[in-house]
Amino acid sequence: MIRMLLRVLGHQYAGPVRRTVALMTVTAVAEGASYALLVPVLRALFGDTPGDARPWLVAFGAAVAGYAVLRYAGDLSGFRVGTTLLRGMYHRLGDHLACLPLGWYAAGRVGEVSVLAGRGVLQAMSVIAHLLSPFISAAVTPLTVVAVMLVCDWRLGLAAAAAAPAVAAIHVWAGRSMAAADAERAERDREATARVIEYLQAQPVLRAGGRTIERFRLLDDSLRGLHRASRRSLLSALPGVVGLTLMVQAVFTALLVLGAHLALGGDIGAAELLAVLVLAARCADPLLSLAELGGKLRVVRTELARLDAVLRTEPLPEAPEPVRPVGHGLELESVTFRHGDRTVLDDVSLSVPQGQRLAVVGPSGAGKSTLLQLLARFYDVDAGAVRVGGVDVRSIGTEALMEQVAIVFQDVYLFDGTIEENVRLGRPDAGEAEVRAAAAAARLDEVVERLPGGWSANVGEGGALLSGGERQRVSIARALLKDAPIVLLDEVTSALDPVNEAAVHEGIERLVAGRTVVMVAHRLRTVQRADRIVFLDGGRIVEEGTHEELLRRGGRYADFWQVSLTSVAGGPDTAG
Ligand SMILES: Nc1ncnc2c1ncn2[C@@H]1O[C@H](COP(=O)(O)OP(=O)(O)OP(=O)(O)O)[C@@H](O)[C@H]1O
Repeated sequence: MIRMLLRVLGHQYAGPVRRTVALMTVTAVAEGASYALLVPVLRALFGDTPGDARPWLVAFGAAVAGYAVLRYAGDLSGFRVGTTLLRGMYHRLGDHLACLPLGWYAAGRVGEVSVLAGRGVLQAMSVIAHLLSPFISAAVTPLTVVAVMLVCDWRLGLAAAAAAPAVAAIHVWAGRSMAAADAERAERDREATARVIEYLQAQPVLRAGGRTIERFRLLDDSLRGLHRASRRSLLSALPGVVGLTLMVQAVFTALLVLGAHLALGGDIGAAELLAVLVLAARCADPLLSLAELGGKLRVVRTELARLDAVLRTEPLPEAPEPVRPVGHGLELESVTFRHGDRTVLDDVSLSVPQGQRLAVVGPSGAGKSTLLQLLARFYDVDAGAVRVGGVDVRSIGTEALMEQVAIVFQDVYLFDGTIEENVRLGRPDAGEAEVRAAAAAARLDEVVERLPGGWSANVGEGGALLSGGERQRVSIARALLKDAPIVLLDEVTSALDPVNEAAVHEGIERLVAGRTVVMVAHRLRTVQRADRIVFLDGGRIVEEGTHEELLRRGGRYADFWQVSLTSVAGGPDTAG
């Protein structure tokens, strides 16, 4: 457990953690050892001169006070180390997440990572702050007490020591028998959390479907699953708890019987017997708490294992000696890419000379967005190569590659800040005039005028105060501000109102002018203005050429064009 904790935390924290564990262990030993003073106290009290107990009582009081100081120092250290580690852990997780390939952030990750970053990290850190001290105390104090018993009377001590392996065996057995139920509960818990997030995000869809009062069946099912798994987990804990209780009682009874037998035979005095029984009773509570603490530690272990799994996810390998591309042409050579066992792109080759525009069209699921993602190295290809300026993207440093590329996605995420702050993300060191100029070029100034508070107005979480087309304009402004030589553009599929349509189109024209462009195109006029068009289907290029060539060929692209024309009111003039 400690080893996994240190792996998750990073080894720079090994020193403070080990020191805290050592202090807690010394405290637990001191607690057990302080009980040793009960023996002379009881001996004196049962002897001829009970007054002799006074100095021992003073010593016992001093030992308890010493233990209290150590306990305070140990708990404080645990708490301090826990909170320091909490901060460090957030940084470590944050730094690591920032290095993971963008392709890692697929659906479902948001829920998983937010649960991990919130509850997971807190629980992992609670090991040091809250669980370690009682656990060490529960395990070490009884062992120290057994050592004291051995000194007091070796036969009784030996009997108590013989029980230690049995208690440990029950503890291990209980842990193993609960592991499956605990893992199942943790999995159901994770599923239910994801369903709650999904339920909240799906509110518009559910309301539109008229399901305002009715509950969401998928969420209900997963909550029922969680309830059942929690019950099973609780039930699976019972044999361990009962077993440990029975074992502790059996050991106490055996000590009582053996002690009574020895006392009746005159081998030990009443004071020794009483002392041993008091010591045995003091062991019972910590031993019984082991079952509960074990359960808590198992829950934490599950969270630690998940954190460990995320932290072990490898970022895409960085070239030891990164090469800077000189040109900005793009090339895919025999690229094959799979999601799991599904081939998304199959032996795709294409090239976009510097300064030219390539439009990628094709049916939904053809692999168009994936092609853009591979150009920006969200993932590494399974076979073939992606080249920027003639250099394999795997040989270009991530930062250098990202400097070359501006991306405009379909789904634009806006932070709950001003439009200016959101545009500035394109180039954080840009001056105010540059930000304003990029915003104006993307016709964002019209949007700003509408917002109460203008440039200093917040756009709401995720850009809730803006329409889809307006958010797209922010994304175009970011890309304009970045002023990268390569533009990857995933055009919005949804229909925009005429004002936004014109503004987005104008912004895109400014953005792509003079740059190397690959765009997933859905609008006729965007496609028409491309230098070259590839038609993707089922992850393969089925047609390739200029607009005129492809129309003349009368194949898939010509069909696509025809369907697009009939769906656009007013025909090609509207599109052009
Ligand atoms: N993260 C992922 N994990 C598994 N499969 C994925 C993932 N992303 C995409 N896919 C699959 O890869 C295939 C290609 O997806 P892609 O988004 O590239 O298609 P597309 O042509 O852009 O579609 P659309 O026009 O509908 O956006 C799809 O079948 C999709 O289900």
